[in-house]
Amino acid sequence: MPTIIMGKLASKIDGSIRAKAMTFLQKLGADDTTPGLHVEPIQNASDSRVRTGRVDGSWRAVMFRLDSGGERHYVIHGIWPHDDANTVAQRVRLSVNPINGLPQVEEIAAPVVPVTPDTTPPVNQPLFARIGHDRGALVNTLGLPQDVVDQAFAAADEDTVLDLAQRYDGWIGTILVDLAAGDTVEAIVARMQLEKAPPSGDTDTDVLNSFKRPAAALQYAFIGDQEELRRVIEQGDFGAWRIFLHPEQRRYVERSYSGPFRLSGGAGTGKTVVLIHRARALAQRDPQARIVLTTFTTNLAEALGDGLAQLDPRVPQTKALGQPGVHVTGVDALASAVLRNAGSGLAAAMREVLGEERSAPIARTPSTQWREVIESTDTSLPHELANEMFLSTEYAHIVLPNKVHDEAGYLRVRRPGRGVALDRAKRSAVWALIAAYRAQSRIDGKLDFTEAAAVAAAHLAGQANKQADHVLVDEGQDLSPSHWQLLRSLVGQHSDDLFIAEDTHQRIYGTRVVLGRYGVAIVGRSQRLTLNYRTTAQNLQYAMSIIDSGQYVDLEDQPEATGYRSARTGPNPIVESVDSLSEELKAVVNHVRAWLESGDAPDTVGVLVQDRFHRDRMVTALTEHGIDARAVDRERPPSGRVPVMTMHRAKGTEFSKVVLAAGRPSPAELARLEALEPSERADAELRARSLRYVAATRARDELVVVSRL
Ligand SMILES: Nc1ncnc2c1ncn2[C@@H]1O[C@H](COP(=O)(O)OP(=O)(O)OP(=O)(O)O)[C@@H](O)[C@H]1O
Repeated sequence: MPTIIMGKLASKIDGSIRAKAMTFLQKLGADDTTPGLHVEPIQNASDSRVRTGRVDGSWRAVMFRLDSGGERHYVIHGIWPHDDANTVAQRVRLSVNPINGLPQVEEIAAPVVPVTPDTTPPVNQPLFARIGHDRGALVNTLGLPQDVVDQAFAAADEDTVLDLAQRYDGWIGTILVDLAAGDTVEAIVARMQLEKAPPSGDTDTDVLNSFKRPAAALQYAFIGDQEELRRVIEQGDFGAWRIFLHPEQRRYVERSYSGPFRLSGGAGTGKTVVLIHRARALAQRDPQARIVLTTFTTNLAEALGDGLAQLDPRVPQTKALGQPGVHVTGVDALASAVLRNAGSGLAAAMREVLGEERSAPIARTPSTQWREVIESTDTSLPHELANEMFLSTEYAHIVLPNKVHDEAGYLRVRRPGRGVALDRAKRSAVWALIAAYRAQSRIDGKLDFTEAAAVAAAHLAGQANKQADHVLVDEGQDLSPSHWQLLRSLVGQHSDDLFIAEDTHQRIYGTRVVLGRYGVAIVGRSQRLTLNYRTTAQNLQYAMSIIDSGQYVDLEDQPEATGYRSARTGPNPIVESVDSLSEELKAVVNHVRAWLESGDAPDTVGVLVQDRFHRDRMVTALTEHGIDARAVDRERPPSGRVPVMTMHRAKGTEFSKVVLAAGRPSPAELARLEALEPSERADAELRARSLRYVAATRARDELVVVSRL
């Protein structure tokens, strides 16, 4: 039975022919001599391995046949109308790149498409010369074809190199994008895991081996079974993430780490994709393994679960903690599950964390309780300390993780990472408010979210039998200290215990955390993804400008790096200023209408706004203009309608086109910010920037920003 190796180009099959292509490839994979397939060599072919096959009366597949060790493989190059297929088949040649050993398909007789000549007189040297790239190294170390290097060296700027990269799917295009971003040859060799080519490179066995190299997975996939074939064909380009992983992504999916591992990377660099693939890989490695895949909110967890089901419906997703399979859950829901499972056995953990018990630990304290306590207590503290933000952060970052029970404990506790110093009198006054908060919760019998996670952590820490073998975390930047303590005590300290994906630039909830303080020791096990798959270079540049001057520090207390690149280009974002709410609504309606009229599907267009109030107004405005729009809250975005959601809710989503109406902070919000202690105000402003960065990076192709003067 021949094995199918699917090329990325070939997976983008014309919709009209998809069903027939599926039948053709299924039959080919079962028996290539099946009558009707007409698998034939072609006259005057540049490569004797080329075969064409009959998909139907007018379409043919172009393939390469490889025979090695008694087994047959077909590399599917593409499917074209009959005459085009014959032309392609005559021209293409498959070889092993003599430098890096990767598969390379060249079109022999095709004229080289020149890079669009730049008619303006050159102001600067071409990009690669400016960066200082060495032509020789590009050819002799990276293995780029000479003609590609010549074109790249002629390109004036980054956009022209990206245009060139888009013409070369796979490793050549990816290397060009990295070079345009200024990466060194050595960095690219390491990231792409390039190795020296074998001495002889022309036998079928050598060619077959070239497809097994890590960087070949960018462009080619060995299709395991019919089910996988069906999913590749049905999903086309949208399903690329499931099949064609970057060698770097694949390494993070497959490698074993001796302890907690942190994968950082900007929006759209494929962190979630790595997590989902890794969850599957761990489940396949050991079907008895209990894997927890978790993230900040329930909505995000649902999206992770959907992604895992799309990747591989055979991976068991278990609803219960502690069962074999993948348990996908929001981190607060996880804490509640631990508390529920513990039943009456929670008393010791509550006493350990709070110094007292609660009668209804499953119920949650309302978020308004800090405000009520401040308003009803006569405090000597200044406004910048007697506010919800300061107190809730102090409670979550200092009091709970250190298990402080009383004023004496609070007077002694170290407060690393808190911007504001407190003298003894202030500490006493702060404790008085915390004590009042706790007294109210005791009456109600409830725990707040951070208390629940802290109690769950203490409960698990006291148990010898752990409830998970592997914990995978998405959106790590948003988790609180108690969340980390919970996750740490959920899984024992062993290899592949915790795998954390995060992006400091996307922290939109809570205050910065340093993992090492809560028992999660990364110590050198940390890597960063830099290639953005989602966003065009133009939108990425705009999004990066939002966070450029911010001071961001990561989970290991180090300055966060940037340097992201995109392999796709598109139009520049449109930034439009308006001076009233009605102008804002009108501008959004006009953009959305124009997109819909030009044929965009309503659910591929997203409208993002600052809060629920604006969301509902926006839906009304769109609906009044005949646009079928829907406010999205906790539910999944609807199909067939334009989704309107807050920027917070938009985390984890993506749309082809996005209009972002970021609005303006209300006078009440400005007054609230003004009253904060300076370091907390700075952090709140950083989060506000991050929120706009998150929102701007939801757009795959086009972005419109409507801002209020
Ligand atoms: N190897 C790949 N090939 C093709 N597409 C990919 C690949 N990896 C990721 N993508 C696509 O890039 C987009 C972003 O991926 P993903 O959501 O994993 O990024 P992320 O880093 O988690 O982003 P964010 O931080 O914004 O949530 C998705 O559309 C995903 O399908």
